[in-house]
Amino acid sequence: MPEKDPDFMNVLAVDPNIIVDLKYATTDNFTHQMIYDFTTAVARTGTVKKLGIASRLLYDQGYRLKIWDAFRPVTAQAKLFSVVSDPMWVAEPNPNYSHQKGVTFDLTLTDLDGHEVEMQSAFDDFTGKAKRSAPRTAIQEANYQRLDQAMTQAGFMGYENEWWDYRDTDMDTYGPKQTDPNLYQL
Ligand SMILES: C[C@@H](N)C(=O)N[C@H](C)C(=O)O
Repeated sequence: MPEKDPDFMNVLAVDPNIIVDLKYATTDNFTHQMIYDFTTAVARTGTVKKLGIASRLLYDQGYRLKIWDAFRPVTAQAKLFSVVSDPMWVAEPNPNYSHQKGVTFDLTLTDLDGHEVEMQSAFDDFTGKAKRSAPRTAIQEANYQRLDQAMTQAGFMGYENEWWDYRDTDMDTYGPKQTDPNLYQL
């Protein structure tokens, strides 16, 4: 049995109010294939601690975070990239980048009952509607700003082309590392 690497952590260990719904563990994603064999969301330990800060900020305002993707093995990235080979929407396989080293989350906001709030587009809508510069209705704008402010305050930066993609501002201090998220089940 391989050992758990303490450089990674389950997001539910910092805050059980976080909702985990990993889309690439299901066929409900843009590839219509199951991309990986785990349902546990893990990331680098420092990145998970930052997520906990954002989660608590949002919970105090009556909202929860829902995680659609966290650490994503390079093998999974290669599967995604083989379906959409455009680095604007899907990064090239690279163990030193973003999800693939565990410093990025794809996420959205829900109310306290777990119902998703309205955002400007669906997850992985690879059109201009996904961009942070896209027009938003007043409700979408309020939801976007609430999420963005909490994530920024906690130490993340949003990827300009995908409103759901938040990266640890310390991401460049992390080197490449892979793990098996199944080891981190609570
Ligand atoms: C595939 C999409 N959810 C995503 O994560 N895109 C960024 C660019 C990535 O692949 O890192």
